[in-house]
Amino acid sequence: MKKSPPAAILGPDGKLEVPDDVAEAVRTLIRWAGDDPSREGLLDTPKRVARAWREYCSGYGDDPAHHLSRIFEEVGGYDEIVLLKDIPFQSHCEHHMAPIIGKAHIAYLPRNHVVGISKLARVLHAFARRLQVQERLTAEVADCIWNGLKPQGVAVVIEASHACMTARGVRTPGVAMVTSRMMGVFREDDRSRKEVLALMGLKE
Ligand SMILES: Nc1nc2c(ncn2[C@@H]2O[C@H](COP(=O)(O)OP(=O)(O)OP(=O)(O)O)[C@@H](O)[C@H]2O)c(=O)[nH]1
Ligand SMILES: [Zn+2]
Repeated sequence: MKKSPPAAILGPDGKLEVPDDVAEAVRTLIRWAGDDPSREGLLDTPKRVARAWREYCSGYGDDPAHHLSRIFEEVGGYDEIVLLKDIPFQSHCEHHMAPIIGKAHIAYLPRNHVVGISKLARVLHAFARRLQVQERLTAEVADCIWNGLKPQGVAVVIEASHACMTARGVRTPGVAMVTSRMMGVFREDDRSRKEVLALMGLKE
C-alpha cells in the first residue's frame, strides 16, 4: 500500500501548520507522561513535536525508486563491486516509535548500468525516514536497487542500535542488531559474498 502524508500547508511564518487535533494528541501524551501541557515551557512543544515527526517520517513523501531513475551506461567497462560503506542513518521503530540509529553498507555488482553514488544513500533515507523494522528496511533497500539497476548482485548490511532496547524495556545499551540481504551473485556465489563482506569490513 502506498502511503502518503496529509498535505503540508505552510503558515505565514514559513513553518508547517499543525492541525488542532495533532497538537491536542501531543498535549494528551504530555499529560499521560505526567506533566502539565499548559505550563510555560511546554506551550509550544505540541507544534514542535508535530513538525519534528513530519521530518522524522519525511520518507513517506519520498519515492525511493525515483532516485534510481537516472542511470548511466557502465563507465569504462567497470565490472567490479561498487560499495557505499558506513552510511549513517536514523529511523524509528514501528513498535515504539523510538529511534533506530545505525549505519548501512550498500553494494552492487553492475551489469550494464551504474548510478550516481549518492543515490544509494538517498534510497536508504527514503525508506529509513518511515516507521520501520530493521529487517524490512534492509529488504526494501536491497529490492529497490535490484529492481532499479537490474545488477548482477546486491548486498545490503545494516548495523543499528534501537532506543526501544537501550532507553526503555530491557535497557541494554551497547548492542547492535545486524541484518543483511544478499541477492544475485552475492547470494549464489560464496566467493562473491566473501569479497563483498570483506570490502564492507565484515567477515563471513
Ligand atoms: N525484529 C525486530 N524487532 C524489533 C525491531 N525494533 C523493535 N523490535 C522489538 O519489537 C518487540 C516488541 O515486543 P512487544 O513484547 O510487543 O513489546 P514490549 O512489551 O514493549 O517489549 P520489550 O521491548 O521487550 O519491553 C521488542 O522485542 C523490540 O525489541 C526491529 O527492527 N526488528
Ligand atoms: Zn521499538
